Amino acid sequence: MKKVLISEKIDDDAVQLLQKNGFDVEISPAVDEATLTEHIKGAFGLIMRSSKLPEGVVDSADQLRIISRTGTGIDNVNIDDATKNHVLVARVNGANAYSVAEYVITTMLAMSRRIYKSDRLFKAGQIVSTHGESLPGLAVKYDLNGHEIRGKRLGILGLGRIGKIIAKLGDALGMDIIGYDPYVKASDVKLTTDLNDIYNSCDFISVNMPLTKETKNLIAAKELGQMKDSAFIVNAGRGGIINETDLADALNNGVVAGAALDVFTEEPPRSDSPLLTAKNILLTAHIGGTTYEASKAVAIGAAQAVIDYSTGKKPQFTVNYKDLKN
Ligand SMILES: NC(=O)C1=CN([C@@H]2O[C@H](COP(=O)(O)OP(=O)(O)OC[C@H]3O[C@@H](n4cnc5c(N)ncnc54)[C@H](O)[C@@H]3O)[C@@H](O)[C@H]2O)C=CC1
Ligand SMILES: O=C(O)C(=O)COP(=O)(O)O
Repeated sequence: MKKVLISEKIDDDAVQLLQKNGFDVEISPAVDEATLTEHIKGAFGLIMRSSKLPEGVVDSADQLRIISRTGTGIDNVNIDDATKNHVLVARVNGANAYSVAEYVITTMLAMSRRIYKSDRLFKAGQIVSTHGESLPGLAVKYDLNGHEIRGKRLGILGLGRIGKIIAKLGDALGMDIIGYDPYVKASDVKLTTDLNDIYNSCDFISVNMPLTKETKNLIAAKELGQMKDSAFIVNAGRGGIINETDLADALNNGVVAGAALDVFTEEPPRSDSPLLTAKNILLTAHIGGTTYEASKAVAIGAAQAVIDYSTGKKPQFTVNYKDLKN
């Protein structure tokens, strides 16, 4: 019986699918190196979410043939290391794209309408004055004035599966959409090849590209300084694309109006991260793709990749298939 190690909780239907196909499924009690190194022994497949795969786990695996990622981003896996060890890396593209796109639209609206500020004031007992007069201890409703997103310009960095859905939803809400993606040559979405166009002119900027050598630290103090002081940024792509210290400074100094972050260089961020205390910031715990619909679809996709590979079939979405020398 082939063993599959699952390193983080995934949908039960995927576990059952593996069992029905004759796999012995083991759930790792933790994702640290010592635990994974111990439990990876004898495993044909490793199914994982977005936690970083510690260096050394693949080297210590004795039977491993496939790492199957329940999602899109594979920056948490050392692909060269996997390839060197003849381990296929598979992923599941697109199955969580709608969920992430809905997340981006949700946070744009929440920031623009000051939903979180209103919520915090209410819960802090600073009930908003409805009459507009300044009363001690009370926030004035006028200060919670927001903006409609209709008619505003949305720049999407990365026009892949998620970016395209954001463009469609943004368009339906009456936004003016512009995309930047050097690897997309033609699109229904208006494209620019110059990032400055996005930084200088957009009211909302959504980061939806992968973390690569090219995108790491792409948005730092200089780029933030080019943006409108009324601009809102959403990063549901990957931590590290936006420089976190520079972003916190920009928010605290009113260089940009707000940011929503779902992803961080370190997850969860350390307790001394400047992001935790920055002004006008909305933080979520890498939940862009965490809906019941997407969680089930990505887990089943990842399980199916393991089943396919075990029967000699090429899984639907692979990363290093052609580089493997069997
Ligand atoms: N917050 C969350 O829970 C989730 C986050 N993600 C992140 O979103 C990213 C995108 O996901 P999908 O759209 O499904 O992937 P995708 O592979 O369909 O699209 C990625 C797009 O980024 C573009 N791209 C690559 N390098 C670029 C660059 N230097 N500048 C601009 N564009 C560039 C590619 O050409 C491609 O069109 C993933 O790589 C992952 O990091 C994905 C799913 C869930
Ligand atoms: O699909 C992706 O790239 C994601 O970021 C989803 O991450 P998760 O598997 O939900 O931890």
